[in-house]
This record gives sequence, C-alpha cells and structure tokens, in this order.
Amino acid sequence: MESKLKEMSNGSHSVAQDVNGVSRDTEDQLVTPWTVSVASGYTLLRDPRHNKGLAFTEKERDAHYLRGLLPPAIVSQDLQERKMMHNIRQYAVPLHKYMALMDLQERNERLFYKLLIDNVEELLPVVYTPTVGEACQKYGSIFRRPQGLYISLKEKGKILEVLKNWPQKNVEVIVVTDGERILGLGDLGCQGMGIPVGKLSLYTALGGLRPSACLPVTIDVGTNNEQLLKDEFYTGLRQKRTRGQEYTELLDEFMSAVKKNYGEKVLVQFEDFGNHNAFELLSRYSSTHLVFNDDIQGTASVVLAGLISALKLVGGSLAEHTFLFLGAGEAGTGIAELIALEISKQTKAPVQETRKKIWLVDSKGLIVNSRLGSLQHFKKPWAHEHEPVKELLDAVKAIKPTVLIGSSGVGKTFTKEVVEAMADFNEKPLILALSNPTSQSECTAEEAYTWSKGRAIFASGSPFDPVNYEGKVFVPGQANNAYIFPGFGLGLIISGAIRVHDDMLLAASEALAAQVNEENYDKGLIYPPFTNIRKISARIAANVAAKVYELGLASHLPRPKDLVKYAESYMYSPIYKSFL
Ligand SMILES: NC(=O)C1=CN([C@@H]2O[C@H](COP(=O)(O)OP(=O)(O)OC[C@H]3O[C@@H](n4cnc5c(N)ncnc54)[C@H](OP(=O)(O)O)[C@@H]3O)[C@@H](O)[C@H]2O)C=CC1
Ligand SMILES: CC(=O)C(=O)O
Ligand SMILES: [Mg+2]
Repeated sequence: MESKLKEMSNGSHSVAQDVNGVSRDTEDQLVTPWTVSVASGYTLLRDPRHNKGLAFTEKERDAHYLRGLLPPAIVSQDLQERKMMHNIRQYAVPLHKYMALMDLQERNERLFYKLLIDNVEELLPVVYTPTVGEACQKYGSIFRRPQGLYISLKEKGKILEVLKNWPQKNVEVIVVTDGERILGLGDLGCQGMGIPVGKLSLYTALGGLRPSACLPVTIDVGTNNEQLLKDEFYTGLRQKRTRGQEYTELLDEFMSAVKKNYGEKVLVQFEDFGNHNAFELLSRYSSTHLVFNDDIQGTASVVLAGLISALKLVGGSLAEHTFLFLGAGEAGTGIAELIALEISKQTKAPVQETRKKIWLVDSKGLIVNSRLGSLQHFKKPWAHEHEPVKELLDAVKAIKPTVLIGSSGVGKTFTKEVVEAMADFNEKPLILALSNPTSQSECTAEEAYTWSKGRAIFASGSPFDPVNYEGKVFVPGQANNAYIFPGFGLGLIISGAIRVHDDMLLAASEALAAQVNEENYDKGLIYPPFTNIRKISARIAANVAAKVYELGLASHLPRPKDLVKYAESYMYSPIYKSFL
C-alpha cells in the first residue's frame, strides 16, 4: 500500500502518520523535548542519526557548514561499508568486533545498520549471541557512551520524568530487562543492558523498525552477583536485588509511565528476567498492555516453527512425536505449552490431553506427579504419572523421546550417552540445544552429528559452523527467537494490535516454517538462512497482522489489502538520505 504522509501535531513535536495512523516519522527529524531541529556543522558530524562522514556531498558540505571539518575526499556509502567490514575482519577477538560495531552505531547509525543488514550472517554472532553475552559480562569495563535508558530504584516515584528525558517521543517498541537471567550467564544486574540494545538493533536490522522507534531499558533493582558487587567498574546499584512489594511497585510505575508517555500501542518486550518474575509480569500486564515475553513466547514460536519444518525430515505429525526437555523454565515450559496448543488445534484433543506426550526435566529430575506439592506453578501442568527419575540419561531411556530440547542454560548436559541413546531408538533424532551463549549450549553441533553417527537433525540457540562428518557436510541451524520477535513485533505494530494472543504466535511459527525450502532441507536445515531475514520477517509480520485483524484486536483500519507489501513498505532503509 502506498503510504500517504500527513503531518500531525503531537505536543511539542510533529509526528508523521500514514492513512492507517501508523507513525512514519522521518529519520531526518532530531527531536529533543524542547525543539525540533536538524543539527549542522560540527554537531551534525557528531550526531549518529544524521552523520554520513565522508559521504557528505560537496553541496551538503556547503549547505550544512561542513567545509573544512572533513578531508576533501567524498566516498560512497558502499565504499564506507567495505572499509568498515575490512576493519572489523582485522579483529581476531569477537569482543573487539563488538566494540567496533558499537562505536560505529554511536558514530554513524545508518552505516551501522547497512553493515548489519548486508552482512547479517557474519555480524549476528557479534552484535547478538554469543558475543553479546561476553559484552554484558564486561560491560562495566568496555562502557564508553551510555546506550538506552536506565531506571533504577533511585528513580522510583519519577519514572515518567525519566522517560521524558529520552529524546525520541514516537517510540513503538521497548525491550526491557532487569538483568537477572542474562542468556544462560545468570544475574548480570545493570550490565544486562547489552541485551535490550542488541535485541533492538535486530528489530531494526531484521524487522525494519526505525531505530528512533526503539527504546532499550534496563531496570536496576540491584544484583545478587557478588563478583559484580565487588567489581570497581560495575555500573549499577551496589546492593542486593530488591524483591516483593518494592519491586512490584517499581515495575507497576514503569508500565503505567510507558503507557502515559507512549500510548496504548507501544509494544513492551520483556527479556531475560528471572522466571519467578517473568511469568508473573507477563500475566499481570497482558490484559492491560501490549506485552510480549520473548523468552517464553518468542522462543516457543521459533521452536514450534522448527518442529513443523522438521516433520518433513523426520516424518509423522506433531501429535505422533514425544518431546523431552532439559530445563523447565521460561523457554522450556513456554515451548511445551505452544506445542501442546498446536497439537490440540490439529487433533481437536483438549490441551490437558496433548500435554501428556511432553515431558520436562528440571534441576531435580523428571517432573512427575509425586513432585506436585513443591513445583512452581508454571511446571505443574507438566507433572505426569511416572516414577521419579533423577538423571537426564535415565529420563531419555524411560520416555524414549523423538525430540530432545535443551533449555537449561547449562552447557555440556547432552552427553555422548544421551545423544547415543537418542540415536538408539530414533532413525533421525531431533536435537535442539537452545541454551545461550555457546559456552552454555547443551552440546555442540559436532558432538550431535558425531555421536549420532550423522543421523541427528540439529539446531542450536547460538550458531555453530558446518561440520564435516565422514566426508559429508552438515549445516546446523540456529533455533533462536531472533527469527521471530522482529517480524512478530512488526506485525503487531503495523496492525496497531492492542493485545498479544497465542494464535498470533502460531501464525508466526507457520509463516517461518513456510520459508524453509528444499535446498535448506537437503542440507538438514529446519530454519531458512538469516540472509533473507527481512523478507522472512515481512511474511511473519503479515501473517501475525492478519491474525490480529481476524481476532478483532487491530486498531489500524482499514486493513491493508496486501499485508506483505505493507510490511515491506514500512521497513527502515539504512541508505543515506540527501540533506538538500
Ligand atoms: N535459543 C533461544 O532462542 C533461547 C534460548 N534461551 C536459553 O535457554 C536457557 C534457559 O532460559 P530460561 O528458560 O529463560 O531459564 P530459566 O531460568 O527460566 O529455566 C532454566 C531451567 O533449567 C533448569 N536447570 C538448571 N540447571 C539444570 C541442570 N543442571 N539440569 C537440569 N535442569 C536444569 C532449571 O531447573 P530448576 O527450575 O529446578 O531451577 C529451570 O527449569 C538460557 O541459556 C537461555 O539463553 C532462552 C530463550 C530463547
Ligand atoms: C535468545 C534469548 O532470548 C536468550 O537466550 O535469552
Ligand atoms: Mg532472552
């Protein structure tokens, strides 16, 4: 659909909207709380949103007081990209690549996104898992310029004012963490900021949301990480985590301030909270806000997509498979619930029935009925009738799963014996080692292929290189919610969704699974490569938006006819704009 821009006044600044009321504010506006201006001269070169470096043309240099502030050469954005990629490839240490990319993001935002979009397979492991994990661990010592918004206990009572300090007013998506469960690395407190920053750079690069529409937030309620509390470079509050009423009040204040400042339709994505808060927050706000928990829901949707496409390789219907999880937290129970829902939709059997072929193991062993009294609420639906089993290997032998999913955050837990047992009773065992970063992966790709004698269908949360096993090359896929959340969020935003519904997650899974082609299957892949991720995200967005309209939860009316085209037309382009 062709977008027809019209200017609308919104308080102190102007916001452009299309016929559907979707914000199409241009990137050219530098919006501060008190004025609307585009910087010029020296300030323009230091404004990452508008800076083009040597790509400023002669005319732009004249028009914007840049004469003398740049050397005479004028280069294209493509040449700048080649130069930056060359420089980044010189670094042998991934963390140095990460720091170079963050510097670029702070210097020249469009060039940063052009690099990320054009080189997504190469740079994803740098701005995202696994390197972002190390960056969070060392965030205090690599800290240069602050990114995102920090809301600590010190700001209690004035969160709305804090939000108003953020220069962008037309925010569409917030990714928020409290840093308690950063990937599988545990409590990193305030240093968890790397995660919302990284996730939102994927929202732009993979899903096409404007950078100015994305707000990374870290809620700092302290940390129980003793090492960080003692670290002189730690950037957060030096106190133990606040729990209970004070925590709840802070989160309530944040959520209501967000709605006041950005309106009903801002999407809040919860990321890497400890599970004792994650489920609670999702259920508390899901009827009043547009909220989505990536670890519970995004992960569920990406894994379901992988399972649907894997059926082409392993055969049978979902209902005919038996699933065993190592890890019964956000990811594990979230995925389990969506699989049960999908099977229920396919077979018309009640979810209580379809759950019975899904088993979970936590740190205390298999989840069984005799443990019901002491189980956290999110584990209870998975307590089935069985004698207690302590070890994963024994659970594998007892349950005989066709699908084994690792969501424990603990590396090396899919041992040789576990993989061999899976390969004993499955022609093609489906093994997903979801835990991040690479150090926490339940097994490596090489281990999965070698121990199963080349029969495993394998995917992992963090990427592994292709493996040569007995002369055949196996390409492992990446089962990561990065496939889902950018397109999912885009679908919610273009339709003006007011609430998230499980059927939208199913719609996202279906759209992703449909993108896997014969060439991918031939390589043993159950996910498409990330190379075409923007096209994939547009299709996910369209399917999600279609579901939003079907459920009557859309506020952007009329419904665009061609939702894929509409999603594509909505996407941010990192190509430089002319300033003449
Ligand atoms: N690939 C992807 O897209 C995603 C990957 N993840 C990854 O999944 C992992 C888990 O995340 P999440 O579910 O949110 O974490 P949670 O903390 O919510 O859950 C972890 C679960 O693992 C169990 N566990 C811990 N240690 C062991 C052990 N030694 N043996 C068996 N079970 C164990 C815990 O048991 P207990 O309850 O008894 O403590 C708990 O049930 C992380 O590494 C994260 O990076 C998460 C989201 C997306
Ligand atoms: C991928 C992700 O969201 C996680 O590991 O937490
Ligand atoms: Mg996460």
